[in-house]
Amino acid sequence: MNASREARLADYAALIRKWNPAINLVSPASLDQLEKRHIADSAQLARLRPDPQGRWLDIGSGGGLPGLVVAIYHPNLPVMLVDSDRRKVAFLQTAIRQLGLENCTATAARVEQLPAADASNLSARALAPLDRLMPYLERHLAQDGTAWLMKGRNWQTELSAARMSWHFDVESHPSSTDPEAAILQISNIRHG
Ligand SMILES: C[S@@+](CC[C@H](N)C(=O)[O-])C[C@H]1O[C@@H](n2cnc3c(N)ncnc32)[C@H](O)[C@@H]1O
Repeated sequence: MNASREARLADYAALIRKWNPAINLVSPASLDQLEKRHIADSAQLARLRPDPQGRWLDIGSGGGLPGLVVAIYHPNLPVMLVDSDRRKVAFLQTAIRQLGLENCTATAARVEQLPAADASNLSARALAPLDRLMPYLERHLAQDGTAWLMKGRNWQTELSAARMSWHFDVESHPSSTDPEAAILQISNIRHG
């Protein structure tokens, strides 16, 4: 692994551990598995999209998963993190500054109120069921953009529900951190 990437990932993990007792960035029960579960989970996007172009938008970023990890893997890629919780955004802004991630910004906003982002890539993890995410994708993705949605074990049910109202192309990638979870790669979204 690239040395500055490795150092930044270690510094990021240390910052989450420091702030977590105050603002619950990840569930306390999963803090022991921060690297193996949360960070490795997020790093899968760097493998699935090894050479992203344009702007990357991460919605409901929380402690920066997966968006801040994407920004660490791609230090020349513009990455926008958005979360409605101001305390989490204060954490993200501190992490961005301390890790020296000049490519990354964090904004406190509800995604519904964000101006259309024209993003080439959009990610979300543990934010909302797929049918509630679809309007955000429609609004914030560029016409040829791709969404990367990190979904839990219910992903097939969520997919069927979203298909009742939306048309889109989808590819499901099994998650390497949980064989029953999936990363949904979604593009070409049209209202049904
Ligand atoms: C369950 S947490 C997941 C955080 C992170 N993505 C992760 O995987 O650890 C959901 C996050 O979405 C944020 N959120 C919820 N509704 C939102 C909205 N409408 N707009 C922006 N952020 C929202 C919450 O503040 C919270 O930080």
